[in-house]
Amino acid sequence: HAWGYGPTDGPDKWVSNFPIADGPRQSPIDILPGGASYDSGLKPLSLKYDPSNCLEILNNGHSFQVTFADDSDSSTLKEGPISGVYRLKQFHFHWGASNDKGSEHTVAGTKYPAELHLVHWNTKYPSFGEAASKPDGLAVVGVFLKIGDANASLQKVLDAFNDIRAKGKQTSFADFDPSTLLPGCLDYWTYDGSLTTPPLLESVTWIVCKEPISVSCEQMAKFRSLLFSAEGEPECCMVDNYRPPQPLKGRHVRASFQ
Ligand SMILES: NS(=O)(=O)c1nc2c(F)c(F)c(F)c(F)c2s1
Ligand SMILES: [Zn+2]
Repeated sequence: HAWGYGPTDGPDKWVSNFPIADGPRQSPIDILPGGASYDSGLKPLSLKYDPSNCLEILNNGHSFQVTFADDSDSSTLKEGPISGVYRLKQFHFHWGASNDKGSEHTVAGTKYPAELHLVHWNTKYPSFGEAASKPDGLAVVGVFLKIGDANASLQKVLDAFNDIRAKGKQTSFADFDPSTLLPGCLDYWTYDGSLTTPPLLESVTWIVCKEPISVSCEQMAKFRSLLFSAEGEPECCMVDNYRPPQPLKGRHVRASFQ
């Protein structure tokens, strides 16, 4: 099931191999702040990450991801809208060919140049793979990136790009604390959704931070230097690897803030 983001294999074509693409709880969505209801029962997010769990960085042909050891509860997400303990598995990004697009979620139609996803799985299940098929299996924290000052923490990730330029390349990446990529304020919107790439499984509690983090123009150019293509294939720049917003289909978005 080869899928991508191009005219012949992109988001509009995914439904033919992944019919859930037209399902009732697909992601991303356009978040309308006026349409979200403040829920005083929502707790603050409790994110605790151990940098020593950081293993490697890889170009998977759709994005790049930083993978974490998830064999213990040392890098976890708790509280917020979820119950129980969710372990960090990986983080990755989505971005555009230009600064006017790139995020998957949008806010009242506003697109950000990129979006960070921190992917966690519910430890009531034995593994990520098991959790990914359960309605409460995954929790993904989304953080918008907006053009501004260079982001020193992000730069550490970008400095590893020379080793992972092509699809399938990976390299060791150690001692990185993903909490340094979080905004100062952890106010969030939350709703029930899905993976935003095939297999599009409807197993994600989405937690989208209201406050963006900064990224410089030069850093965005570095994102765009990665390739969708493997070594030896015609070079294809990794850009516009985002799925557009999907129908809300009656879902409610809750806000942790007033
Ligand atoms: N963009 S996303 O919704 O955060 C997201 N999608 C996927 C996905 F499709 C996978 F197959 C997978 F193994 C993941 F870990 C994620 S994480
Ligand atoms: Zn993602």
